[in-house]
Amino acid sequence: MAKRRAKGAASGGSERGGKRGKRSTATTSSTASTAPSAPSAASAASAASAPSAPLVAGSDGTWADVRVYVVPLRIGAVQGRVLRNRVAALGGAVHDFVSPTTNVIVANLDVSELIEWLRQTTWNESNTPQEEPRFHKLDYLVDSLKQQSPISPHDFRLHSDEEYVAQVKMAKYQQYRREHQRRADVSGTRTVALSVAGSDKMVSLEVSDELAKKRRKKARVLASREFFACQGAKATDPKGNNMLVSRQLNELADMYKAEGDQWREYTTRNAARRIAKLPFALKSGAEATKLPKIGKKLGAKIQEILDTGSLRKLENFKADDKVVALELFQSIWGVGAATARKWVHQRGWRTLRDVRDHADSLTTNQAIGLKYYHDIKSRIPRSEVMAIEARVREVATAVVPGVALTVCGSYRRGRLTCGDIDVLFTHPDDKVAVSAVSRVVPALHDAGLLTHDLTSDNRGDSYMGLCRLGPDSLHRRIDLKSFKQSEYGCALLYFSGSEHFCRSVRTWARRQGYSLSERALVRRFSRDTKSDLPIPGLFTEEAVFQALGLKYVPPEERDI
Ligand SMILES: Nc1ccn([C@H]2C[C@H](O)[C@@H](COP(=O)(O)OP(=O)(O)OP(=O)(O)O)O2)c(=O)n1
Ligand SMILES: [Mn+2]
Repeated sequence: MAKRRAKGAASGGSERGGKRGKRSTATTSSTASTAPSAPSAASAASAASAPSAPLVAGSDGTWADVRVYVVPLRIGAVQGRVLRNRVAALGGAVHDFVSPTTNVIVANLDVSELIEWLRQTTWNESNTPQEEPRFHKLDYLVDSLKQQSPISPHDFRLHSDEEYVAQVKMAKYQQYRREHQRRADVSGTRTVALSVAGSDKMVSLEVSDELAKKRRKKARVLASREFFACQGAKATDPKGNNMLVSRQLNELADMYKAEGDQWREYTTRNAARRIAKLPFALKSGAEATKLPKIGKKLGAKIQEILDTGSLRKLENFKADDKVVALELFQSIWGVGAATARKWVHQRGWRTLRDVRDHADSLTTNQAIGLKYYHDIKSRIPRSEVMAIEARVREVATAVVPGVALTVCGSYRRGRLTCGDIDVLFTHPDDKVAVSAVSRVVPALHDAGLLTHDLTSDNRGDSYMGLCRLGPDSLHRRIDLKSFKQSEYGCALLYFSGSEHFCRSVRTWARRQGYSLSERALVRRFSRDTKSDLPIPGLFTEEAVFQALGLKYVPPEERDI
């Protein structure tokens, strides 16, 4: 781990060397304080003369080259203000939004959320920053301010560089698209094919008649990056090389996931997906770099797979008992990447036995996750979910008359087995609706259905726990959530998944000028609306689809 990070830092530094000059002339964005002049050259020089110092904004120990944006999510307004003021007071620049010159983005999110958020709010194909920004955990700023100078950010990085650079190679892609795209003339097209990063599946959404008419009028070209990617969905791969490359990259992504390296996981999976879909057999790694978001380093890996049929990096990972243990530990409920890393790297644990031997150091939830490890990992037969649903319905309607509940997730999509049970509650009276879960939970305990709580606060509108049909049944994971009726349509859509389907719908929504969340569909600020406008009355999924100009897709058809 340590070694890998150090290496990444070094190569990142040299790669970016050439771009520094350009960046230093472009510090024109809104700042709360004026940064001293020529900071970039100074820091680059100091980093060059002291190789041990990472070539990173502010790493020369001053704030002069720090242009920071604090992502305002999951961080209190007061804390955010204090942090920004302190940075400004120390001579750093504070940006009000992510500008192309922002070089430190601090967030209290995980990297996939952060990227998703930036995509939704800030980035598009034309304004994606030319230079890779640094994503840092909030603690980076907090600790730096404590010490008064920017500290080495490596332990706080939220992602690594490699693929980000590839992301801005859109120009290349445009050319590629011109060469290969089948004409997607929209005048006749009613289906939008959407595919999102991280998966090799495609979602087709049918535009409603009404919208289709409008679109024809506008004769807008639908073809998009995603659309194109999907057009090649029928991969013709006579040599089978594309699938080989794709499979290996997917496995590599699994390893990155185990390590908690979400950025590499995301970009590697993206490459795997794109390659699986290519309508022609890939001949070289260089050719692959013409695809969006595939950079040189991934290109080299692809070349290696094409040359040798395997990937040393992946083999090394697989042979590494640390990585295997990281993967294993994260499959325990309640154990995340950070805990798994601590157990593996600091405590030297490798097996479930090791964890069991130190059970006293586990959190309550982890202890439950470990004790019922095999129960929780077993898939639940559909018939058992049905039986549990019936019990929950019986108890819930008794304690909260008039309550409506829907079991969502894979069950609603018609799967034969499910990983867990996701139940959503609502009620025509908002007050009753939001309190439904907290009233139902004790009753379900009394009924003997709930056995363990995994949420400490039972008064909330959301509950996680274990349940069991009877003494001979396995313990099952169950989630209960309350929503107001006005949120129910969006909530049903969100929690019925599949995750991939929902991401595609959200992508569609965004393009139509909406933002869709688990609670609301909001018409985003525009010259017409003047402010964000939540769409009212979306009690059902049908209403949400309709508002989005889409034909309804039944849950069974969302299992993609
Ligand atoms: N990061 C996430 C997690 C969940 N969901 C949504 C889509 C899922 O379908 C639904 C339920 O999440 P589960 O993890 O329970 O997934 P499923 O029910 O689809 O599958 P499983 O059978 O594994 O429970 O919530 C999502 O959009 N994004
Ligand atoms: Mn589920």
